[in-house]
Amino acid sequence: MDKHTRKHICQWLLGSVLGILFFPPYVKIRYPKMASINLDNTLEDNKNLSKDLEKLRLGKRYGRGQTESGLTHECGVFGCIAVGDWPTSLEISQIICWGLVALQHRGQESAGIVTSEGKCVKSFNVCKGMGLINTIFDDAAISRLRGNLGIGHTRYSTSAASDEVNCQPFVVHTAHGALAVAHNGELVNCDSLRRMVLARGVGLSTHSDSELITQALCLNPPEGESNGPDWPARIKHLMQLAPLSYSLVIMLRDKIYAVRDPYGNRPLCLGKMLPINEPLDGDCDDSREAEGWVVSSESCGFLSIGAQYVREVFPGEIIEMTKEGIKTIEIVERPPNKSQAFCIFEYVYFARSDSIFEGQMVYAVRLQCGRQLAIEHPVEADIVSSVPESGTAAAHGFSRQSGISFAEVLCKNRYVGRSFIQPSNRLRQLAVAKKFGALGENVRGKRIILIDDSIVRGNTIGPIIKLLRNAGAKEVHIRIASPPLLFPCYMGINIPTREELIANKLTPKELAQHIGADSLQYLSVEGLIKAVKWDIKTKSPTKLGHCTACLTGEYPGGVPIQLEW
Ligand SMILES: O=P(O)(O)OC[C@H]1O[C@H](OP(=O)(O)OP(=O)(O)O)[C@H](O)[C@@H]1O
Ligand SMILES: NC(=O)CC[C@H](N)C(=O)O
Ligand code: SF4
Ligand SMILES: [Mg+2]
Repeated sequence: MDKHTRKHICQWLLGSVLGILFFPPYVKIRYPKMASINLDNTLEDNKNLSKDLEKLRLGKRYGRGQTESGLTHECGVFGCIAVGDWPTSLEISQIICWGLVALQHRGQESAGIVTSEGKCVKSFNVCKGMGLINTIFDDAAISRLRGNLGIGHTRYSTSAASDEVNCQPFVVHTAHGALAVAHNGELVNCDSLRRMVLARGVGLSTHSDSELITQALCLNPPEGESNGPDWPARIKHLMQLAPLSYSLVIMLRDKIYAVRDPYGNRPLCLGKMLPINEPLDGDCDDSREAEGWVVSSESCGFLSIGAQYVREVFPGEIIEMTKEGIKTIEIVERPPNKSQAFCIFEYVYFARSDSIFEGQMVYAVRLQCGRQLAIEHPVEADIVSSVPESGTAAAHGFSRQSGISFAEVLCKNRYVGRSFIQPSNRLRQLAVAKKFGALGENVRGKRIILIDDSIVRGNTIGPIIKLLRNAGAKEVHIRIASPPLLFPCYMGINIPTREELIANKLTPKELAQHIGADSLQYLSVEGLIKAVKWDIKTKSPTKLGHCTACLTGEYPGGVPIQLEW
């Protein structure tokens, strides 16, 4: 164990003991410590620290779900408020429900909607359950969810089990009325914040970091409150206690706060509800009166609910949404010398390709990743093809850049879900294989370049190559439109264990052999960043910053000491 690790672990143990003994409720809460990886550390130092933490098994991520393939766990949040004299004709619960359907790819374990009529501080209308949006919210549920404002959530669990008690939004009753919170992300300092909140005499009913956020919002801000609750001050206090990662929608009786962590790690954007029949394209025009406002993890559902895309919520921004409209309350700064850290994997895999981040459509970035991949790793072949769904845009990019025509070679069975557990490796591989069928005529006798967006455990690509070979493929060259995944994510994505990540075990050449490919190459980290920045129009490139921790081991806020991998 190196000296940094020893020092941080001693600090942590000492802190815990002192915290328990000497943390009475009136003590001012200090900014939490993370095992601030020394900024001068080399990648090798970071890797070693990660291994040491793994051996120590500090903390625990309760009940994280297991999956067959790919990356999971991100969640979607959504909020909507009607503008003008309440009640208006805006169908709040239906809009939230459709908004959540558009975010279904971000979470498929459970979902919930909470609405408020704006009159009563005591009661919200709540409907939550396990499963997909359409099975939870039938017509009866939607009509019970009366309201002029509301928030919703669709969940992939990270910090607590996939269970009904952990469904979001969380609702608590405070001295100042009801409060509902929906959260996308994962608190990197969850355990220390949990200890602080418990030491203030608050009881928690789950292990969820989102419940913790909800309860932390109930704490009085350090400067006190003279004239009723100061919610912006409470939110700011929370943001100082917890640096990342979260995009939040927070609902009170008659307002919603939209909040993005100061690193901008998880996405969040604003939309304006316009009268039916008004055109929704083009730049947002201030002169057009809003019927309401929406806030969402992604913009992909806006057109289908009659909302015009306005802009992203800025990193650190607190936006207040009321019946009068929306306004920025504050932009909370990051610690000095820390850059913005928007999750680069939102571009690679998580987001729906028609969503807009940083002024550009995700599809366009994926296309560019494919172009860059063709520049970095060209190969002679008859056709370029893709592993559907997420690999397809990059395959078109590769095809355009290389001049080799695109042809589909695989059919994906849409009724086979993304994640389920099989007891043996053989069954696991068969389960993945049964997701796909080969389009024999396009495959027979062909030299194929097959593009996928990512390789995680390697469970998808191997069976697909076997399928293509059985259908008569002459050569199969694999090109991956992202770099190898090597490190864990502590910010809301469930990255498998080190041993499960295939890139930690095999070099590209060994992996090609292992899966039966003629060659295999990944996009470089520089290439991915170049593709992401290629067409960013809205901001100066100097202000941009992306988290690449799972690819590089460089964590935006330092490696959190409490987590295991
Ligand atoms: O190496 P593995 O662990 O097998 O995972 C990698 C695969 O998982 C994802 O696809 P998924 O089927 O989850 O979703 P998609 O339809 O969006 O591509 C990803 O796009 C890769 O195809
Ligand atoms: N994936 C997410 O964003 C999950 C949010 C939260 N950490 C939970 O487990 O419910
Ligand atoms: S570690 Fe990877 S998955 Fe996690 S936030 Fe960073 S880029 Fe995204
Ligand atoms: Mg895929």
